[in-house]
Amino acid sequence: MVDCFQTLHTHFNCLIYFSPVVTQALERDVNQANSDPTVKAVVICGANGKFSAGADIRNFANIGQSKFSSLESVVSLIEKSDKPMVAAIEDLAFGGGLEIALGCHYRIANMKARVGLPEVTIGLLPGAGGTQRLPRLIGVPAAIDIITTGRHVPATEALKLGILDEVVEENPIEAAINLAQRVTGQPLGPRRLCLKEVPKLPNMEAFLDEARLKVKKRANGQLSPQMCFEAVRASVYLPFAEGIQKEKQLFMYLLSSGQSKALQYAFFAQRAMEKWVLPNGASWGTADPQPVKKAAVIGLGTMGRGIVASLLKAKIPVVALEQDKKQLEVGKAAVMALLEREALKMHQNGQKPKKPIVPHFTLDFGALKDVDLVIEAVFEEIALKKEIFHKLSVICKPEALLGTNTSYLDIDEIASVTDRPHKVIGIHFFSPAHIMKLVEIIYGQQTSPSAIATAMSLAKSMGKIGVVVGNCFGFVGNRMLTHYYDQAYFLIEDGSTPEEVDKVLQEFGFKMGPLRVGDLAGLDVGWRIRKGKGQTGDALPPGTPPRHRDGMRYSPIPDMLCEMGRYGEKTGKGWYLYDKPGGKIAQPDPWLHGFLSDFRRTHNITARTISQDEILERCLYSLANEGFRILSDGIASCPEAIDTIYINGYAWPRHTGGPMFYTSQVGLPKVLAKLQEYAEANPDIPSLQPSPFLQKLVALGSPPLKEWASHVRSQNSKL
Ligand SMILES: CCCCCCCCCCCCC[C@H](O)CC(=O)SCCNC(=O)CCNC(=O)[C@H](O)C(C)(C)COP(=O)(O)OP(=O)(O)OC[C@H]1O[C@@H](n2cnc3c(N)ncnc32)[C@H](O)[C@@H]1OP(=O)(O)O
Repeated sequence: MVDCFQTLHTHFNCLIYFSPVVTQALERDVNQANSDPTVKAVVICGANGKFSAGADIRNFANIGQSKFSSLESVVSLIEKSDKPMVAAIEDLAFGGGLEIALGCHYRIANMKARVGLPEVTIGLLPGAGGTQRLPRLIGVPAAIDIITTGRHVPATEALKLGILDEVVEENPIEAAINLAQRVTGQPLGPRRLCLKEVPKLPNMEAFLDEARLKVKKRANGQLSPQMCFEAVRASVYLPFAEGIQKEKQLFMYLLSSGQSKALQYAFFAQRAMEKWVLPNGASWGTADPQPVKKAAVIGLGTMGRGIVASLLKAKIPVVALEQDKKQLEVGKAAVMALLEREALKMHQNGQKPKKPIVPHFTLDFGALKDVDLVIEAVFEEIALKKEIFHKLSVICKPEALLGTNTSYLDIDEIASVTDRPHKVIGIHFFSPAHIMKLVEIIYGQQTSPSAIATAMSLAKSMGKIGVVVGNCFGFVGNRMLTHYYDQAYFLIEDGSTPEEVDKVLQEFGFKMGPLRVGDLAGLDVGWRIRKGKGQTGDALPPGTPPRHRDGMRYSPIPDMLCEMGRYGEKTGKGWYLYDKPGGKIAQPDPWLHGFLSDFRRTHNITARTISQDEILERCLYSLANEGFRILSDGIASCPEAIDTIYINGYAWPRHTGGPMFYTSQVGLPKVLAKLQEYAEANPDIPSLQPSPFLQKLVALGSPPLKEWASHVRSQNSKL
């Protein structure tokens, strides 16, 4: 008979991470329970309905002085206990939280719980024994998958894998107490993971060699997945205690790397976006979102389709409107195919696909009269957008929010044709809209705080990251991107090949370089924008010099490629040659190399050998330089906003923290000096001139990034 059970609550507040205080409290309580003869078994649970999100990431900066090193010893203390220790996992057990649970002899969770070791995503590895215990519990292949990806494992899958012993519908604490009663008196040796052998594979060596290659390829220059792999591999070849030492050593190596600092910065930067503040003081804290119970999407092109799918994912019924029957049929078929693909993906991931809400497809603007929100996603033509917004202000109910998915047009100009400019807002999705996490939320001069709060809350309900930004041509992301692309084009004019430029940026960590991305997105997209700006096409005044616009250097090469029908992947030719139109296999194109030689000859450009450093610096520093201008103009409220946009919307390698963080790590004086050097060598490229705000920061002694925003405020203060 069991006389007494003790339930240990880890002393968590709301979201529940191990600080040194929590770790010490747990150690003290476990010791007490061990020495109290009236305690027969122990249930460890979290407070406030959550188990634990792991170690407090904020403490990693001072790990030298902290007690993190003792977390593994607490896990070990729990594991060695002679009394059954049961983890009752409510909702989530991540990182150090799951490692504590792995030290327990039994683990029970509720149905909606998720478990995982996400340390890899913040540039670390599980440092409290997770890399040694998990493979012993579930085998090497599954452990490598979970630890090197950091993915969240749903309770049902965790049960199948053997991470959990039981999954219950409701309260796991009660179930844990029942289980503790059942198992008291049974031998605990077989339940101690430190004593278990790692399950053997017939071809372990070959499996590990192949897995290492796969992890390295997927890591794209990020260290933590590779170190996670090495730690798990150590569990195969080393006794447990030595494996733990190896884990610590690899953990400390990662902790001291710039990458883990960058990834932790990116983690907090992203979360800070929810707490938006406008220059006029309006903020998330005081603005109330309106409910969005029904929405409409106008235009079912590539973007519109993805937006419909995103709204449906948030369980918002959608009216999907097109301008003519043919477009509607094409759009409808594409949306339905997209929804089917998404359902299939969920099925393949072991998730139960929910019954999809089917959009209401229509040609009738009248169907928009009762929606709470419209997102217009038609062509980037200001006249067309204004016509639509004028119509919307007549048809939609007065409280409806009118959003535009424009990627660079003026929100105020669009708002000016409506009866409710305070309800007009930019909601800029990134392609493919149902996959990409970023949404730029653009406020115009009259956009109300409540409209911003509504758009932000909508972004969150679609599982996206909203970043509030000001209104200017291209907003934050595309305004900066123009400079990155300009440099790539100029470097190609001056002697680089597209392959060389792409290789340098890929080695930096982008999955694809700018030219390959251009081919993927379609070179005609930028062509249309440049035509709209009068930089090329019929509106270009006769006699305009081919390589200059308004006295500034301009590369006509991308326009020339489009004029020849080379739009990129979709036409089978662009900067690269593809296996077929729509094909994905890119080859260097001898024709293009010949074309570039002819171009240089025609324009008297002597091709030079351009170093990898110059390619990298000109592309990245010019992009960040525009970021400093954007900060100084108040278009982005802080560097964290720019970095969040770049990481989540432009596939900037997360492990470098984003363009502004990266610049801060390179050192502002170096970036300034390099920009000055390149600006002097290229007087007709004014965007290489260092921004006054960058110069100011350097003059101030290069303060840390988190202080930059305050220097903008002091600069712009009228007091
Ligand atoms: C000196 C020599 C010694 C040598 C020996 C060295 C050995 C070292 C031993 C080290 C031991 C390491 C132990 C362990 O392995 C390491 C870890 O556990 S690292 C942490 C791992 N956990 C995570 O990465 C989880 C991160 N969090 C999330 O993924 C999400 O927050 C969530 C848990 C899925 C919840 O998501 P949401 O509900 O969407 O909520 P938010 O994300 O918005 O978060 C709300 C709020 O909480 C803050 N927060 C979340 N998790 C943490 C955390 N782990 N630490 C600190 N803060 C966290 C988040 O920032 C939000 O804050 P707010 O914005 O509201 O201020």
